[in-house]
Amino acid sequence: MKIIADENMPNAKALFSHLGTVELVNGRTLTHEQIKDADVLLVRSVTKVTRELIAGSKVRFVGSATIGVDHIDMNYLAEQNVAFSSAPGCNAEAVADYVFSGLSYLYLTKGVRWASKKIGVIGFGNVGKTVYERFAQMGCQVCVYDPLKEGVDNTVNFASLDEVLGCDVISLHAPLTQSGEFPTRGMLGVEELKQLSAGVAIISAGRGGVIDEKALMARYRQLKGDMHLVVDVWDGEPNINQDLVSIVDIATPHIAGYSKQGREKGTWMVYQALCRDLNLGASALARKDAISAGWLSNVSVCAGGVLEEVLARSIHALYDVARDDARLRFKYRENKEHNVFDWLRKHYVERDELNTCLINADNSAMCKILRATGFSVNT
Ligand SMILES: NC(=O)c1ccc[n+]([C@@H]2O[C@H](COP(=O)([O-])OP(=O)(O)OC[C@H]3O[C@@H](n4cnc5c(N)ncnc54)[C@H](O)[C@@H]3O)[C@@H](O)[C@H]2O)c1
Ligand SMILES: O=C(O)[C@H](O)[C@H](O)COP(=O)(O)O
Repeated sequence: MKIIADENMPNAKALFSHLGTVELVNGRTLTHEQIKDADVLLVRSVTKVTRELIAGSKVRFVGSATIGVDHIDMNYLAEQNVAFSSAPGCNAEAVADYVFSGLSYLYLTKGVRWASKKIGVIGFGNVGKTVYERFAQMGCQVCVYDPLKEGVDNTVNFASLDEVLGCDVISLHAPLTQSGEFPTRGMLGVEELKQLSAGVAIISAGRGGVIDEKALMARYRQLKGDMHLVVDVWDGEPNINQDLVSIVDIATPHIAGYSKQGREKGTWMVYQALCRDLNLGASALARKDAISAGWLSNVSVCAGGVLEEVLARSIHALYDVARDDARLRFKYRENKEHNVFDWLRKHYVERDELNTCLINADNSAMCKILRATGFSVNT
């Protein structure tokens, strides 16, 4: 069996080699010619899996080691009886870590107090739910807009889009969709962005294209820059709008989900799915070997003082989003010709998820908050 896999899938050779020959490729530039005699195609979000790519090939299974599936023509695969699996939830914890690292950055650099403010989440899937629950368990006032999930759980504070847009912090986790009852492409356009209040903090880590970037920049100018922006996803990646980069507080190259464990879980989930599809027991690495432990463990925190500061110090010990922003700005200044965006993603400096770090805190209230934030906490 021939397996073509994106070179940015960690552990691909280690996991899949016992099933066939594994060839690693650049997913962004993949062509029909390269995959036509493959049986299995393993991709990430940069490969558009379309009729043009697949038609006339031997491919019978496509796996995407990602949460998002907007790069896959699902209807075509179903029509052709090509099996498909993605990796739902694989990097939900990583994205939630990114959100809290971004907020911590805004507190440390601009004094943005978020914990006692109104927080709105858009999208209540694996990521949005994780983010929502972290805020809720911290005791924050949080609501969520998800028209497709409303009513699924009456303990959740579902709200209208207008209500969420009036919040002080807005965290965006909707997928990119073009059709259906609630398509998301451009869902935050001129009219919606008018509802943003001065001083709002927006974290955009779903998909580029959900916010209309032109409208966002116009609203930023109207509010005279009194807006805090943490942006991980961009319309037209890998060619991102440098004017937008220049006004945002944090600009990162679509790496919110790039924890070491999140990326490893993505490969692992697709591997499991392929083994199921082939009616084979998984026989390569065990899960504990395929997904890394963290680097920091058993850390003691003597916490007191402003909540945002305690959290910022704890979170940034594992992941400070400013390092990814600094790297992006530096690389774009240094090198304008190459595909800087993909280079940064390919050479990402790995980070561990907060849950890999076991914390000992000196009081039970702090234990509760740190657990809510995503850390493992000794009780
Ligand atoms: N930046 C990153 O690195 C990164 C990492 C992981 C996921 N993502 C993106 O985040 C998205 C969400 O991830 P997930 O795991 O929660 O996906 P999911 O499929 O579990 O959930 C998506 C949720 O969005 C809701 N939704 C759909 N249309 C909506 C609309 N118009 N308004 C509000 N909500 C709507 C759905 O009902 C669903 O509950 C993914 O589709 C992916 O594109 C980005
Ligand atoms: O959808 C996802 O899971 C994320 O956006 C994912 O982290 C994107 O990473 P890529 O597949 O582009 O490497």
